[in-house]
Amino acid sequence: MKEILRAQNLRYRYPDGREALRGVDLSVAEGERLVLIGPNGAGKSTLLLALAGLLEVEGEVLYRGEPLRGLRDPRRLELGILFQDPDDQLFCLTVYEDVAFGPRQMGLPEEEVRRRVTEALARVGLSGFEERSPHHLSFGERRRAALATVLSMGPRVLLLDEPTSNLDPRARKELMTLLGQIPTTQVIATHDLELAYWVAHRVGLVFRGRVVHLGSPEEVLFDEELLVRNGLELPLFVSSLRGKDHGGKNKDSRLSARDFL
Ligand SMILES: Nc1ncnc2c1ncn2[C@@H]1O[C@H](COP(=O)(O)OP(=O)(O)OP(=O)(O)O)[C@@H](O)[C@H]1O
Repeated sequence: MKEILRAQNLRYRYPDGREALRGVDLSVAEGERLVLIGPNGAGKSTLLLALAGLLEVEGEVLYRGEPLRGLRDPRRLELGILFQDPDDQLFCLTVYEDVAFGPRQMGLPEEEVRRRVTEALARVGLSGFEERSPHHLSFGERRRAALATVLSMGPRVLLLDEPTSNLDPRARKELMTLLGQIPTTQVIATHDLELAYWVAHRVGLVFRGRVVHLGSPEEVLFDEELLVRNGLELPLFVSSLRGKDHGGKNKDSRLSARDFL
């Protein structure tokens, strides 16, 4: 598959001296959903920020074969990032204004802005919410509105930080389905291992500032020794499947996991 994004030996230290990325190499194929998992503090969020071109990192982020040239690189607009906290992305008086903000910044004509807002809101299931105040929405609705603000920019890569956190079971499931339906390349950082199992084409294990393992969802999520060695545990749904004697790394067990969700 064609590569769209590549990290080469990325290193990043926060201003207080804490080293968050310690030599990350990663290649993302066009159209794939790559899910990054790892314990608290492993560097997942920092890596997403770096891939979005929002940090002055050592090493290089290549987007479509060319290095991203810092915050002023206009191609950064093709990399849409969903922050963990939707309130970081919603600051206008209405949902419409928030979702229209990016396309307007891009200088698009108002007719095209309207088309994009309508399409993005429909995509996240918020048609009819145009005139609502973002601050009067439920958390789940705010998360989806924040996603619409990213989608309306028409990104070629979506970088999603903990998209299912703080959602109730139904909203979480709906969001998983939604992400599975969006054909855009996605890099998702999460603690939600069921999300990883459900949507990922590949799972990357992040530990102590590095991507230490990449593999298929089954290969990573069913390997207790690998997970424990890198600060995680076997997901409960996998233990549960094993308990029911579904065991292995075959298509049937994947179907069973889907039923379990
Ligand atoms: N703004 C910051 N200033 C200083 N250190 C930071 C900052 N943000 C993160 N860090 C540190 O960088 C390291 C990586 O943090 P990061 O948030 O990227 O990890 P993470 O894998 O996303 O963690 P979590 O799963 O808890 O969100 C941690 O040691 C963290 O304490």
